[in-house]
Amino acid sequence: MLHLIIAEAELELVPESIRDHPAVVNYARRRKKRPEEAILDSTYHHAALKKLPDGDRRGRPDIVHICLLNALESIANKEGFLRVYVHTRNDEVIHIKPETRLPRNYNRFLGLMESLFKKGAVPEGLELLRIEKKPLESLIEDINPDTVFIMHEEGELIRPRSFGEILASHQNPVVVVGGFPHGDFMRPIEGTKVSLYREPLMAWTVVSEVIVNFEAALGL
Ligand SMILES: C[S@@+](CC[C@H](N)C(=O)[O-])C[C@H]1O[C@@H](n2cnc3c(N)ncnc32)[C@H](O)[C@@H]1O
Repeated sequence: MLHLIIAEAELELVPESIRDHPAVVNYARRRKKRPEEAILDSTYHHAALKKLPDGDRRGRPDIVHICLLNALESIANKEGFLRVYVHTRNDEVIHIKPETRLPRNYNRFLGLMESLFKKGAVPEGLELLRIEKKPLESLIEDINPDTVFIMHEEGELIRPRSFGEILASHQNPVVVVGGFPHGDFMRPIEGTKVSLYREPLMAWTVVSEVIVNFEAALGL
């Protein structure tokens, strides 16, 4: 089983310090939400983000959306060889049941995330998605993997096909992919750093490369 963690993902509710910013207030009104119930999104909150520390990388739920669509619709997931988790910059972990079918539409995805942050688990009864306060180290400890790979542009260069074989040779590997648009992980993570290409890639490209090459090595 491959455990894929989208880590330090830029997914959060609008932080308190910018809740009265006009960009946030107008956006919340349009979406019929209170500002504190809305997911921060750099497309709409650009002006307000300038006032936040790390404002140039925050508010990117779109990265999580595309990564999750790629992972959950993959053959590896359909065949039961994949578990996907989202860890956020505020040390929350979202557990996602493999049978989850996420909304393709981005605005609907935002609505789902907003109700997840509000209720803790959605949809009621099925609880396909569940969020809890948990640092990345504790999530990895819970998974109890036989190895941890951190996808990193400065890691050891391994071709995607060979990396798929390495993953398939383990029982319970964890692969960590950064769910942010720029820069590096903010906190150290224990594991082997692996680069799949000599240049930076987008998180969703890394997710696809990892999964497809893992599938190939499994003979799926
Ligand atoms: C968009 S990148 C992060 C930003 C990147 N450091 C930059 O400044 O462009 C998102 C994540 O994709 C993964 N990633 C990016 N380039 C990679 C590469 N060449 N090989 C393996 N993983 C990579 C890393 O996990 C990274 O945290």
